[in-house]
Amino acid sequence: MIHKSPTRRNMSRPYNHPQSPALSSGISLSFGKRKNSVTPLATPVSVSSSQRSRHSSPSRSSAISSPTRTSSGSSSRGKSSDGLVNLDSVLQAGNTQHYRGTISVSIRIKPSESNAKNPWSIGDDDTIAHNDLGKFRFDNIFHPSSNNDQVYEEIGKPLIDKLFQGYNAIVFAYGMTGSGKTYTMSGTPDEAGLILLSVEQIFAQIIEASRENQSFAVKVSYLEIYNEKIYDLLNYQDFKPPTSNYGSFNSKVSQATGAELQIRDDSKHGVRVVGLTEQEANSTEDVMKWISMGNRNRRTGETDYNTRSSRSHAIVSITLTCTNLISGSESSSTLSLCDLAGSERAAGQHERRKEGAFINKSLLALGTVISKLSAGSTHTSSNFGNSHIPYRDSKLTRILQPALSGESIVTTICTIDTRLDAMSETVNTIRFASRAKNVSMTVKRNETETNHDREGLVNNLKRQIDEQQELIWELKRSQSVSNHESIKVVNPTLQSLRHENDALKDKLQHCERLLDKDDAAVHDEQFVEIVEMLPTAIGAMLESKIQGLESQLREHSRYSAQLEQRLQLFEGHIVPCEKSSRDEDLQQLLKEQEEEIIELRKGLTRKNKMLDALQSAKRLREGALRPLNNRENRVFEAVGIAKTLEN
Ligand SMILES: Nc1ncnc2c1ncn2[C@@H]1O[C@H](COP(=O)(O)OP(=O)(O)OP(=O)(O)O)[C@@H](O)[C@H]1O
Repeated sequence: MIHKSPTRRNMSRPYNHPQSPALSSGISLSFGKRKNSVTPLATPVSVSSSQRSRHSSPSRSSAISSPTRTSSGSSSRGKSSDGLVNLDSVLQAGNTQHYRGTISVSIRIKPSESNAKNPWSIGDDDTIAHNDLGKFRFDNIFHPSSNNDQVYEEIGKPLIDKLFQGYNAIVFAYGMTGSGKTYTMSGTPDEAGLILLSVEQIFAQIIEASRENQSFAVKVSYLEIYNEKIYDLLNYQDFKPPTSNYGSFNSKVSQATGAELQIRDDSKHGVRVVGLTEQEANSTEDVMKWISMGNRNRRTGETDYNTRSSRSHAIVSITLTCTNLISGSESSSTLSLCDLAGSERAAGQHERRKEGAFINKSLLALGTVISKLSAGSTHTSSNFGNSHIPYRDSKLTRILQPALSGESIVTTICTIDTRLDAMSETVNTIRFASRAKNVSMTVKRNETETNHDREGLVNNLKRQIDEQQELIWELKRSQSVSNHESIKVVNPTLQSLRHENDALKDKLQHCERLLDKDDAAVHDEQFVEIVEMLPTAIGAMLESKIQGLESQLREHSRYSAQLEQRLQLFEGHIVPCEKSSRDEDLQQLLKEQEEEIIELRKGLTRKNKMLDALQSAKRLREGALRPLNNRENRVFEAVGIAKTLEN
């Protein structure tokens, strides 16, 4: 959010260029835009009082939306019989969400020391005429003595108003090398340019609007197109934050490499440069520090016409986001300020020649796009509007595509140098300007995002999160099931080991139970009878033995039943891929079962022996009914039998 800070209007000091006192532009007519009285010219022509007063007032508001301007100049717009190229400069901004009009085009003439007569003349009504080419009318013609403040008042300030209404706006400076584009956009240490004046105005209006329950955020980005590559001027590897204030205008040629950026075109966001750094700024000073840093990274070099020529197209973008503190609604709009590289004839130096080729190619592409748009705007045939606009021919036209397609209010300032040796370039610039003036546009205001929209958005996002969580849960579940399945199917060894382990556990329990004393009562009646007849110690011993044997028998049969049951289960559930390992398991189980059966058989044999012994004991009982000494002998016999059994 913005801190309210005082603006720096005092930065825009009047610039006293060396030519001013005895200015001689070589242009042979009156000047439409001037701050002071008319400068004597080679062929002086008087300036109408209305013209003079209009242009001498720096506080005059927007020429674009002013109704007085509409009435003063728009009634006869159209191609006139006197050969005047008729350019409709009236942009209608009603209460609707659309802004309709043509590209706003201004011409700025660079001061010249030359006294040589040239074919250009400036007339009333914002016209410039050429001896052979005729007259051209634009939105503004800035006299060589005009300063940046005047240029800003005419073309910059109205755009700031539109920016605050939610419209995007773009200003680009176009013209041959050395004609004054950077001078106009960036100014000099002594005279603020359009960029600084616009930023100051933005922060001044923020302070005004902040009293109306609105809060603002400002972000700045800065890119250059050099040799058909896009670089982020605020993201350089040898990044050094600027130390001085605004003054570091093109202070040195940077050798560093900035982050190269790409253009993307998608249905949601349209054409945009991806990955461009956006820096937050809370004051004019903040913005200008970032721009100053970008300027240090921007590529400059010497050309025949300019000792410090910009070798790249540079675009500063200032994005303003306004939040209504009561309704919570939010809207964003962007002001882009472009200083294009200058067109030029072939330079001597190889590097300059190469850069010049790229610059000229991209400017040619821009000219073609403007020409096609202009033809599309003036042509009556409805099919013409569908003609192909070659935005893809250069990075510059690609970047300007959204603006030229109706996303921004477009303003261009074409700088010209009326020197005779710059004649062909100046003619080209005027041609470009007059085509641009023909391009009509319908610009849509950026939509405000309301609280209602935001609530809807939040709800939507919540719903999406819920759905995604559900999906994650489902995926986790199916993953765990498939893991389980894969363990079962893919790893039969593990499965068979588990079964083996279970079997061993059972076996262990079985052995433990066998070790435990089984107190179950003996139910064999004969045996009970015998035991009752025997002396207590011998009877108890025999009884215990029999109990042990019976318990063993029960355990064995239970175990064998368990094994049989498991065998049946295995047979029912074995999957083909497990079969081989199961076979091994079964073999093992069968082996164990056989061993158990052998053990059981042994137990049975022992039981039979026991029964035999008991039979003998029965016989002893009968003997016991005989005389005592015989009876004692029989008891000893029975003890002997029991001992045998025990062994
Ligand atoms: N309106 C003007 N008043 C005074 N001096 C000017 C004006 N326009 C340009 N100049 C001077 O002319 C020289 C070249 O201007 P500038 O660098 O702005 O040209 P340019 O169009 O940006 O050139 P390039 O395309 O090569 O970068 C500078 O020294 C600048 O101060």
